[in-house]
Amino acid sequence: MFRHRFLLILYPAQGHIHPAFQLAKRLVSLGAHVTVSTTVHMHRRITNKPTLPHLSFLPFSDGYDDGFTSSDFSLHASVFKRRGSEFVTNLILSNAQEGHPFTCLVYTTLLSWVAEVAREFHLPTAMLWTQPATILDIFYYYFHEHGEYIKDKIKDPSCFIELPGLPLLLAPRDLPSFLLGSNPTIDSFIVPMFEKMFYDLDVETKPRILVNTFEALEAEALRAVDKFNMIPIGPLIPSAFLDGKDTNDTSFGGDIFRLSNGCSEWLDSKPEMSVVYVSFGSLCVLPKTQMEELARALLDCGSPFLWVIKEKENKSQVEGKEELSCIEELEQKGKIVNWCSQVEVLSHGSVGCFVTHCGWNSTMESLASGVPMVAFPQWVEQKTNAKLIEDVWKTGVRVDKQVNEDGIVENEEIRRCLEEVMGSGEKGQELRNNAEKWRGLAREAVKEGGSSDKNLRAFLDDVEV
Ligand SMILES: O=c1ccn([C@@H]2O[C@H](COP(=O)(O)OP(=O)(O)O[C@H]3O[C@H](CO)[C@@H](O)[C@H](O)[C@H]3O)[C@@H](O)[C@H]2O)c(=O)[nH]1
Repeated sequence: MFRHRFLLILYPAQGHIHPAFQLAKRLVSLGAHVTVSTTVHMHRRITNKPTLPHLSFLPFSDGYDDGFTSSDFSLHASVFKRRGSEFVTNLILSNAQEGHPFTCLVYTTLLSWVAEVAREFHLPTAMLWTQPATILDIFYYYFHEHGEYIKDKIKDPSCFIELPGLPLLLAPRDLPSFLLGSNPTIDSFIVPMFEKMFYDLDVETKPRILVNTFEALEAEALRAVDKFNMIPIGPLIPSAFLDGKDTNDTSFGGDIFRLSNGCSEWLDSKPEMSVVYVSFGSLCVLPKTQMEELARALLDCGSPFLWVIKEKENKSQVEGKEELSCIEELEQKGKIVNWCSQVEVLSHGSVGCFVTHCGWNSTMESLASGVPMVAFPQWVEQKTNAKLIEDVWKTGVRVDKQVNEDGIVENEEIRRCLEEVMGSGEKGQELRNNAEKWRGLAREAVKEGGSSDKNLRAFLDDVEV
């Protein structure tokens, strides 16, 4: 008989899958049974699911098992919610009838309908927030008493925004992209979804929010909004690359892209801290002109590089290595792969710098591996993450301060940042020292008796029925 039976419902995006799978594994290691559910389409795309006793997968149909191809995202959200609610309701009922009822429901961002269902059954819930606590605070302020203040400040790019409890002044360009209205098609659909999510959280008293961060990294932000019970339990990264407690836990086990071979062997052949690793995560597709500038900078900086360029998923996307004019030279001087085990790459001694889009998982993985960054943020909350990386944690330099009239960062600027991070000068040394400091603190947090370890155990006690 299990003390805890969790149902984890995941939004179908790589950025949610990796940390949620890691949370599932930790819960199992602490004696819980966990059922993980996401859409049939996403479930089928994941090629390497973790296999553990007491961890099971039960996908549900959102009505689009071959993928949602329309741009009517509101339609998808409403069908997803209706079908998802029916699935969760039926599963709760059938598990209870079979004598092994769920004791807690956990859901990732934008799925607050899970909490609505759980309330009907008087089941405890927690949201798993896959971005920094700082972002949760910013959104909270935006949808509550500081909305007008932020909207007013955004009008003047030279203004600074000060929010209670946050240890940094934000320029409009540091805010999550959805609040800036720069992409009306996406913003007009996403912003109301976030608003609804915060409205749903308001219904609860001190909702539990498990955050993929750790105490030392965001101590103030974790306490800024006293209406929330934010519980830092990160970094959610496979144990072999963090505390080393479970040497078999060497991958997230949730990849949706085909892994390329030969990365480790290639890295083994390079001197210590000599390689620049480049990746823009699972969603970003860079414009062709930006890819060309980045390619030139990598070639000119002289360091070997490992660059992840995802295969084109459809013809309308521009990323894809065959598009690059200097592809032959690139393949001679560096290695281009479709997808790699990023945690393995970042923990390899030959990697000296990570050129990253600052997705939160990549940021945490870089901090936990002690690799300094060239922060190259694109959208979502990445510009805020880049601000934190450069100004608060001081483990990287931000490349997007100088863009040309087309919004492109040019070769010279990218190269300047690469040289700063890879160089033997004072700045490079300071970044490496800070990166090493955060690596130590990240490991400290997850080891037995560390803050994240204690928090997860306390959470289990709290939701025990
Ligand atoms: O070759 C690769 C490249 C990436 N990864 C992994 O893919 C994940 C990428 O996650 P993240 O860095 O968060 O980027 P996105 O996939 O772009 O994630 C989306 O979701 C995140 C979590 O909500 C947000 O922080 C981002 O801004 C948003 O773009 C990480 O775990 C990486 O280890 C690999 O395993 N191999």
